[in-house]
Amino acid sequence: MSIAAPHHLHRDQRQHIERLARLDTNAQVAAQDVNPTIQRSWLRCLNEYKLDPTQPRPARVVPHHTLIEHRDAVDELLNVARAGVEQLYSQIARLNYVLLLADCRGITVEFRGDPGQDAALRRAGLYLGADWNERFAGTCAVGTCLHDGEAIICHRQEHFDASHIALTCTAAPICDPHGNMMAVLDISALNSPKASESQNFGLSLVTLYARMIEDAYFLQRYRDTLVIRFDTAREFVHVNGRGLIALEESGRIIAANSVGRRLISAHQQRWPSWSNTLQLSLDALFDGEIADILAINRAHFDKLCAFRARANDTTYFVSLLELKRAPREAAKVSAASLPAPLARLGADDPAIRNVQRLALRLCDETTVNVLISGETGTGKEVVARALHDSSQRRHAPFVAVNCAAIPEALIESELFGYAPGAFTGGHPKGMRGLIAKADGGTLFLDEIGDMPLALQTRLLRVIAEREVVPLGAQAPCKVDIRIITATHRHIDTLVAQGAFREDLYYRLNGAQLSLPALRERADQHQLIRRVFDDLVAERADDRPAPSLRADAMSALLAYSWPGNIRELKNALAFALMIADGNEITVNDLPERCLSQRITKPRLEPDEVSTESHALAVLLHQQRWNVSAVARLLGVSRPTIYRQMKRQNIVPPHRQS
Ligand SMILES: Nc1ncnc2c1ncn2[C@@H]1O[C@H](COP(=O)(O)OP(=O)(O)OP(=O)(O)O)[C@@H](O)[C@H]1O
Repeated sequence: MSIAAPHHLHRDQRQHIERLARLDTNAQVAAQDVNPTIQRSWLRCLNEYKLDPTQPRPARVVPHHTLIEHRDAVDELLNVARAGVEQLYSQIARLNYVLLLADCRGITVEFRGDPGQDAALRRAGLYLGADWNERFAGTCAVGTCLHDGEAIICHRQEHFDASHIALTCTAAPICDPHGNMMAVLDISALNSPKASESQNFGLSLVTLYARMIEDAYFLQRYRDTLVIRFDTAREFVHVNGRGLIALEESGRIIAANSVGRRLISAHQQRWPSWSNTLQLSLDALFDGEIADILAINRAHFDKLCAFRARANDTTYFVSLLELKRAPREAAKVSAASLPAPLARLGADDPAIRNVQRLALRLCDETTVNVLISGETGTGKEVVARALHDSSQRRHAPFVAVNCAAIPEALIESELFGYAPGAFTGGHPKGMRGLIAKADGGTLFLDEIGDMPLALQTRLLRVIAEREVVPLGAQAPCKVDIRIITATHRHIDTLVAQGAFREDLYYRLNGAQLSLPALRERADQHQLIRRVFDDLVAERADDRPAPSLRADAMSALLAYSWPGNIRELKNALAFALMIADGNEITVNDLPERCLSQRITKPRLEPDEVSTESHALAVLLHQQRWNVSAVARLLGVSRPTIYRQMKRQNIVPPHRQS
């Protein structure tokens, strides 16, 4: 090939092209200093794919609808891989690496990277939808790993295309339980140290996470099947046993993870007679009776038993993961012991379980005032109502008052009522206040942090004396109320600032129920389904019930829900409204639920802890569009303006 590197290219790029051109004419010379895997890929690029090294190609990002098709095809894997993707990215983000998960055709179907570098990453092809197939992009970690099925580092000039030679990329394959390549996990950096050894740790890390994702997928696939887990180290089997084999109760092997498959293949090589049959049984693989393996959990105190593998005469320690049916039954029993309104609060989340347990104890303890805390939209009012509905007061009124929504001038008369002629303009017969209306039942005071100081004193009296004095009245009237309050603010901070009475705080906070944010809930999946089913059931027509397609569920699970369950409900109602088929797909979801899938800015825990920061971040994300933030949080615009003022948040265009 003639050497014709374009002059506008950088010197490094021209040298790279000249080197590849020499390889074409004299492969043996170049082979001495190039990793053979990389060199074979270079030759494929030149001879098989007919890529022209003198014409570097910019990264290709597929259109949105094509990306959706690719994501759809690997939806089950994406759901399982999410935790691994987040964990791995949290380890590499500080080192300026990005993470890509590409499907078996080389299209990037999941991505995590620094939003601050969005433009540069997109240019380099480190982006959602980028095509890293070797046939298009030339030698690269994703494409070459896909071709060879082996983990690989592709460091700087090892890339074929001169546009990628500043990158360093490290990738490992993820296979399905039958050994077919499903995806490739990759970490890449725009700029890296020159020495390729710097990437060796990365290779171990990516390989480890690829295996964990592969195993999580395996266990998800075979959750209703018997599975054995085994390792040569006894101590590690329960924690991180490397081999997994799914089997029928007869002992016939159904599938295995990569370690299991290697053992099976070694077995078949050593005992070729077994190669002729696909019906390999576990008692052929290990020197033991199938009944002994199925009895491991009952017969051994540490639920482990040693067996010798016939493939290599090595001793493996084996544990048995039994069918998931039993724990599901157990979960039903514990949920069944809760009153229905409390059981409906959630499925299997530790924080929600605590709330349910405490609420059960408190529902008839009316002398203990309950304070419910949690971000906006997490269901504080729903919990208050569930407490009421589970108590003996359930047939009496539940009166909910949002202290932030009632103008300060009206809140006193609304709460306490007034006597006839108490003030001009008032109703001539006077008015019963909300406190009196809750008599016999529950008074729920939402946003208690917004209660004016003067009224806090009067409320304290209601709590202490259990009586209320309407405005302008001479005598108090007795009330029998259960008081539940809620806040999304840190009341102890308000107390420290003198904006909330300390004695009232202690009175109200007899017991605290803290609700988790939706993004933190372990039962997100079930909750999304429940909210969806409830919305469908509420529809007043007899259209057939639509289904929530897996790609939509995957997007909903990936979103961070700043407005929590309220925002989820709005998003699903929106999707139900605009979907024209009988399925809700990712395309029917509001745009904002998808935006974070490209690059997901994660707030550090200490940032989240200050609510002013959370609001400022949200405003910033929505380009200071107050209406958008109000919609997102499900509150009115004036509420947002009030919060901004209170938290001293000034939009950039108003800053001098
Ligand atoms: N466990 C749940 N299951 C189904 N829907 C729920 C659940 N919890 C809350 N919701 C729904 O989410 C929305 C917000 O709930 P709620 O008003 O109780 O939240 P909140 O924390 O009191 O909000 P705010 O702080 O803004 O007052 C409501 O539409 C409610 O029906």
